Amino acid sequence: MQAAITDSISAHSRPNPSVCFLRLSHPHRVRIHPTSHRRNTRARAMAASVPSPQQLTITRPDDWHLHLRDGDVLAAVLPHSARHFERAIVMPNLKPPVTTTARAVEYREEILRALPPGSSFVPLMTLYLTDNTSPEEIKLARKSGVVFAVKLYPAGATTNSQDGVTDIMGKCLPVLEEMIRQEMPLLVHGEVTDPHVDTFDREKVFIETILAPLVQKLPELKIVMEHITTMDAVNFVESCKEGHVAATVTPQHLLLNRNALFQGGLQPHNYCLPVLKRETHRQAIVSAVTSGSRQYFLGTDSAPHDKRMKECSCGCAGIYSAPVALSLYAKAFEQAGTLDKLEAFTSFNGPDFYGLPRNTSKIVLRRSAWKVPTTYTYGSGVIVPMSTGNTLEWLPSDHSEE
Ligand SMILES: NC(=O)N[C@@H](CC(=O)O)C(=O)O
Repeated sequence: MQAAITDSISAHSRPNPSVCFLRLSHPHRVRIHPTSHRRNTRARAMAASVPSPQQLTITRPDDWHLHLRDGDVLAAVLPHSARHFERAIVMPNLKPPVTTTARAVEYREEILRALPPGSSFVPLMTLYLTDNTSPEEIKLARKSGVVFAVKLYPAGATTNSQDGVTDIMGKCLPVLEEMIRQEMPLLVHGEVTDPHVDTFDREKVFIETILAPLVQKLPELKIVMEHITTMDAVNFVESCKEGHVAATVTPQHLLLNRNALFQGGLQPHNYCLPVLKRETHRQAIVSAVTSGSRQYFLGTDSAPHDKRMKECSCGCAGIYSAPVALSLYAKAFEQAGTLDKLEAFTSFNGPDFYGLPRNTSKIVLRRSAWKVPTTYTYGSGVIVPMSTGNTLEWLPSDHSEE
């Protein structure tokens, strides 16, 4: 079966943007149109007729949306990401937020110092957009060579977003125009903050009232809609030009629907923002991501919070997925019968969108049951991971293979 997987990998290198081919170990070729929602049916049927692989060898993945925090939490969580991922887009929502290139450079140094010896992990830094960010700061960011994107948090939308943007069109236009000139992508937390808008509709309303007008006004701006959760986001991304608008997808939004928040009682460790949505939305995201479309790539949104901050009367939003993410993505693609599409999602579409080289080393995932620890300890507390205490099927190796 290894041959089949290797075969499908070679079929993925530099895919044609409009049409992709699924190549299995036998000589069939299936033509799949990325935008069709019926696109996976035949591919799934064919994949189902092929015995399940025991091992997958894929190009080492990157994580295009990661919260590493700082201090002793950083020291505890960084090895989990560095073990499986070569690079990561590091979110800037620290306290205080990373709003300047100078601070991003310092934060990067802090991350590099916290890496396990011998690790080749590369943090790709981001700036936190505020109403006061200047076009000059964007030039500095590009010049630094270590800042790769700017993050839009609508003020009040999520963890440490209080310094975020209050009016993107009114306050940030000159900055966005400079970002186009510097080819610096805008990473978007796509939720409105109006308390009158139902929590489950905040992504949809954001698309209608903010994102669509923004894309209309600045079609050349590269945008990543982060951690998409709805069919509306899928439809929006697919209505946009490939190479200009893309989306990251988390393991939780591929595997869980909103029932997971209430299963047998309130489940704070399944609470993140944007919040999990109903099953039809989950299915739309799975279908989009496993279609072979190049507009979607891996972004865990792994967001560690101390257990005490999750299990309390006003619990924090964020799911800690770094140690389990790769196993969970493999599970989602296997459930969809599209394991052959996993590598493009984990390892090709992200760097292609950012204009960065694809990684050259490989990682092996073995079909070998492993039990997720219930907690991870750090200096002053513990962090509960996604799938805490569960047994997962795909075990990624801790080292790369050349
Ligand atoms: N996803 C989350 O629920 N939380 C993130 C912030 C974010 O990306 O929204 C965090 O920093 O904790």
